[in-house]
Amino acid sequence: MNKKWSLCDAGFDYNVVAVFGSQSTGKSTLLNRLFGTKFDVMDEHQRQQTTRGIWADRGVDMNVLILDVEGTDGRERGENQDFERKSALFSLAVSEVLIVNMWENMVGLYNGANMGLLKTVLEVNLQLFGGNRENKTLLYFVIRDHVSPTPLENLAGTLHSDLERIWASVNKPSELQNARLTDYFDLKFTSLPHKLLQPENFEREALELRSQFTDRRSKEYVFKPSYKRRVPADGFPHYAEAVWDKVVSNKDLDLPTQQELLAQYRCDEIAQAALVPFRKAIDEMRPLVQEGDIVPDLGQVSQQARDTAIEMFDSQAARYHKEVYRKKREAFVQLLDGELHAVFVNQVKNALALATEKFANESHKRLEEAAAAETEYSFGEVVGKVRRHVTESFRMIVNELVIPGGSWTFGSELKQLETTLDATTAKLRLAEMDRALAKLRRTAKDTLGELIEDVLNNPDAQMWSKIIEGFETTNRDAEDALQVRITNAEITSEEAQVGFLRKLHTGLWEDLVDVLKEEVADQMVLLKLRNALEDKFRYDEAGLPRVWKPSDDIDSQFAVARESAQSLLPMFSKIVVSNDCVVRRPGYFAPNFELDRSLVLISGARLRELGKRFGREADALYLEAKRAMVSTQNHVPLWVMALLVVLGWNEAMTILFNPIYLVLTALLGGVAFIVHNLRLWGPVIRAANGLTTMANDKVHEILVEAVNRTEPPVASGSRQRSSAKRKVKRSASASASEEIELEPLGSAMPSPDTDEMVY
Ligand SMILES: Nc1nc2c(ncn2[C@@H]2O[C@H](COP(=O)(O)OP(=O)(O)OP(=O)(O)O)[C@@H](O)[C@H]2O)c(=O)[nH]1
Repeated sequence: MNKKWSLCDAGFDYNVVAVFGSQSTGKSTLLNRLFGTKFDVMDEHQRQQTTRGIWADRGVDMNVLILDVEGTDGRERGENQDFERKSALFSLAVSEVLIVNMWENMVGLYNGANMGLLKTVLEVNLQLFGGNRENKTLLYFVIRDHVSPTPLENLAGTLHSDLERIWASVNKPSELQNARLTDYFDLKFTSLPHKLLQPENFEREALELRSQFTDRRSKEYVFKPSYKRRVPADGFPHYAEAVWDKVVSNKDLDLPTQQELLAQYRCDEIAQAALVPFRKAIDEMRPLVQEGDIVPDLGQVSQQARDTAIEMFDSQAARYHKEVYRKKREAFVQLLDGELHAVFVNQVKNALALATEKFANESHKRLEEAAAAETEYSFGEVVGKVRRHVTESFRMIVNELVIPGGSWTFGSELKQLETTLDATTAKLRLAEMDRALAKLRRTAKDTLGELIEDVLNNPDAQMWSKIIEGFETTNRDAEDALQVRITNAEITSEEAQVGFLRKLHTGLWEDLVDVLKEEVADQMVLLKLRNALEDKFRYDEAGLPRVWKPSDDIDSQFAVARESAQSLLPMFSKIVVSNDCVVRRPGYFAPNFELDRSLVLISGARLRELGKRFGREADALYLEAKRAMVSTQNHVPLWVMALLVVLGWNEAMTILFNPIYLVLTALLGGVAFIVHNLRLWGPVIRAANGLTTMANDKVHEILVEAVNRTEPPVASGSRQRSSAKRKVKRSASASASEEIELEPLGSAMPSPDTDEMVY
């Protein structure tokens, strides 16, 4: 249909004609004349059957399919009848016009082969179209070799009455008892002259007959719409194959069912073909969308691909069984929409993610900018503006995907966006409040820090009430500022408002405790105690530094000052909060906050340790004071000075009046002065020690040398050994000169026993 005859795209614009008749009655010759085909024609000298089975060809320059059916008496009796029935069934199922070819001399031979054939045709017609009288078939009788003077009308009349007789004899189902032959068939008759005897007439009339199959304007045109089998050209091969399968397998050939089946098959095929360009278009965009991109014009491109695919489907499938086509179209559109929807959902998901991210980032940025600008701003306005913008962008992306005729909307996605934006707004609001809280706390902490430092450096009994008072004032200021923030951030829920206030209270209190803990860190608290001790011990009531006199009662003064300073330590160790203080109110702090626990600044063990350390520092101060007092007492008495002058007068004069002594004394004094001023006494003493050691060693060596020289020469070996021994001992004892022992001279006599022992 496609390759050889190029009829696939013909739709319903083609016709099918079949030729029936006895063997060698010139059927092929006739078809070749009528349609320009080239069916094999029997060689006149051999007279053998040429057509076996059913052959098909397309008429030249016309959309007509011709079936050349094997002659009806071409086979053995039993086989012949079976094939005749099968070929009749097939031909009637597919053809609009059935040419019955017969010799003139066969007309009226009621019991001849033709009559058997006609009976078969009428019977199978009932089987095929019994209940359906809409699809008629044209039975076109072509009487060949019309050489007798009997007019065609008579011949036609004879054939007609033969047919009626056959029709009457055909077994009909009870509901079709009254059915007439003409309910199913139109009858047409023509004759042709003898081909051999009247060749010119034959050719002319054959040409005239051809025009009945080709000239649509002719009133004799044989292909009437009522004969159409409603099988589109592209479905013909499948239809013909399915019909033949049924015929061959002797199964009931139900044409409506066949046409439905064909419609289903073809609709599926057409849908598959239409899906190819559609999927190609969508597959280009799918990966992008799956990677998280937002593909511009996705809806437009998809709609175009969808419309093209539906158009392709409609253009071919609409010719098939209406109901099947309708259902298949529905399924096809659903399939397209399903594939599109999957891509669209991805795109919407991406748009949703983008909108959420953009909303969060942009809002955060703008809020930070507004906060940094230090001007009043409304959280709702800043965030609302961004929200309107992202929602609009999201709607644009989503609306672009709403295809006319598409079975989806994105209402739920829009709702989802609203929900997500609500959640993000809540987070932004929290962050905004956290930022506000942090800022309020920073300001409050600075104020509290100054106050606490001031109060703790001058501790007194009202110390804690001053601090708590300061805290309450700072807290009130912060609460007012927070209230403004809460209004700006559009926090209407009372519960949330209370929550933020509690968070502020807790944070401020924690900051206060932090500052206090810094102030009572070990070194800081010791410093404070020491200052307090010094204030009392080293300065008098007028604030002047004390100079201790022997008459002063330094011990009791010290005891009082120390006790006073030590009494501060327990004060520093715990915050004292009165019962009517605001922090004692229930619900003031965040739940689970333990106020009493936070009041302790210095634990018991640390307190004891600090007490000890302070005690040591205080003792040092006490000793220093004592020393200062002793040093003031240690003056050299005047009479001692006078005695020194008297006794040393001569020596002083000797030095003064001797230039050498004087210069030496001046030199030594100068050197001592320089060394003292440069603080070089340490190195000088070390150098002097070194020199002494070296001098010692030298003297020692000289003495050993002297002893060796005074020993008699006889004992030279022994002396040498003894000397060696001494050297060994000397070297073993390294530089410790005091360990060197000199052996008595008498024991230096040679002694073989001791030699070895010595070494
Ligand atoms: N007398 C006569 N002979 C014809 C006519 N047309 C064809 N023939 C001859 O009849 C013989 C059979 O012609 P075909 O066209 O092969 O006949 P057919 O019915 O197709 O034969 P099968 O296919 O074998 O059944 C050939 O030798 C033709 O030349 C005709 O109109 N009159």
